[in-house]
Amino acid sequence: MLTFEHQFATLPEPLWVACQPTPVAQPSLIAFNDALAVALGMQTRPDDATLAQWFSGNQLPPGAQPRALGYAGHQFGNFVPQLGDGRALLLGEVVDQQGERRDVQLKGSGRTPFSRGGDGRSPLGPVLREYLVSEFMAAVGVPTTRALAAVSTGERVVRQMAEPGAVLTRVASSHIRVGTFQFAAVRRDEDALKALADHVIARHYPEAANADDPYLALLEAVTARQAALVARWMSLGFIHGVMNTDNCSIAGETIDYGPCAFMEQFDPQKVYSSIDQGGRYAFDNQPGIAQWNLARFAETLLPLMRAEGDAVVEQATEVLRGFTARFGAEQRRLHADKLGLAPESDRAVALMEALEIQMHQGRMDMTATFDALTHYAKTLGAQALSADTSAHSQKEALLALTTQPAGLTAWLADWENAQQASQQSERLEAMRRANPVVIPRNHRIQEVIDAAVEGDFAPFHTLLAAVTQPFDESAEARRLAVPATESEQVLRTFCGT
Ligand SMILES: Nc1ncnc2c1ncn2[C@@H]1O[C@H](COP(=O)(O)OP(=O)(O)OP(=O)(O)O)[C@@H](O)[C@H]1O
Ligand SMILES: [Mg+2]
Repeated sequence: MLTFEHQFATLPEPLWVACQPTPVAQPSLIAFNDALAVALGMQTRPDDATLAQWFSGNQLPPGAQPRALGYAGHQFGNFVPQLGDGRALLLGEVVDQQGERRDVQLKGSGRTPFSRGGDGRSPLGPVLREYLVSEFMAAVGVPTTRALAAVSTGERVVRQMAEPGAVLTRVASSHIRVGTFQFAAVRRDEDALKALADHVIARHYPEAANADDPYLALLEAVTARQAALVARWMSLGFIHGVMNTDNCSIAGETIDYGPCAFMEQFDPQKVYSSIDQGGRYAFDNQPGIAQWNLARFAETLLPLMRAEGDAVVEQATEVLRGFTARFGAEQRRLHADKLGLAPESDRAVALMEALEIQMHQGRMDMTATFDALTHYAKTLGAQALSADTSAHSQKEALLALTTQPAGLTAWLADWENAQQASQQSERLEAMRRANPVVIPRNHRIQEVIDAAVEGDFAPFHTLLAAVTQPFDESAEARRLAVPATESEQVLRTFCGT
């Protein structure tokens, strides 16, 4: 059983509205995350039928009090004063076994007062995508919301065409977004704003309470988490696709996996989302967009901050400028790990820049490149001890990934030089952990969705097992690790809203 609490409900009401889920015709459990349930304190697992009732919203788990949360947001740069949970309901919070308060939320559970023109539902495809990608992120250690359950509804939802519907149960440190602050700020509701900020400080950033100006400290803390988060995304080739301020988590988790995708062939300007026509959320734009979102967050906090007039703007601007340095430091560390270099190595930045050029010009698959480089680094280590011929074949495997082997060969010589200085088993271990074998590739996700729409969930479970053991070297992992061929490539993603 989950023990629900409702701290968010102590906040003033414009920030939430009580609302019941709309029952669905025929709930059926697709997946349940047992390990996460245990971490949330669920000692015994109810049967599948009960779980399907609970996590479709047909019959809520005991103690749940469903609420839709209000939020506003800049969508592709345009401010919308009222968005809110139009298809999601917070069931309550659960204090997990680590003592962390976690939100449990249904997504796709029917209309709410924030639904505007929408049906409150979610197609099956986006539910499976979010389940797979968020659980992969958790497995590689990227801060993220989690997937607790997926339930099919037995109903159809109409998007481009009629598709099966589903409900995702999502677990988050909280669902508070930059847009939640904007929602209070645009109403000029300073009581709600202050209550929200104090709630966030107590819940996510307790150390900020002791600062001279807790709200400036809050801005600094959220800036640090976002910088670290986006650096992690970039290190994996992750493109969020819809970095609106309403999809920017105050707790610094990845939230809203709508049109997200992992880049295959490295290209800094890569865009997958069908709705991102101007490329606002292209791969390389992500740090700048995160900083822009934080500026919108800072604006909402100005009335709460201690200083006034120009002084407060200057202080906040200074904190926002700090994003660049924080992001850079995080990225340097991640790049050193990805390249198998010591964290303090001064060569990581230049080597990574040069490798990115190689990957781009040589049309190299990013994940496969770092996986092959990790193997090569391991055999080089072994070669130092014995006459190892496999280093040669690992190098060949790497060179097979590029259309420009001469350029990559030259780069490898530089890298080997830098690498030799820091050959240690823990370096190789960190390199492995920074470079997953398997990622949820677009074409694999699409394959899973296509099968699931036909009622076959076996490919979903196979892919889920692989992406949640992303450093595994099994034959199945190797099969799912292979980049898409030209004809398999999925170059457009849809958010299914
Ligand atoms: N089918 C729908 N019915 C009603 N509202 C919807 C629907 N799809 C999206 N919305 C609303 O549109 C806004 C933007 O949607 P967006 O795709 O960013 O969020 P989401 O995927 O629904 O949820 P989240 O950000 O919580 O993951 C949100 O306010 C969302 O609730
Ligand atoms: Mg969203």
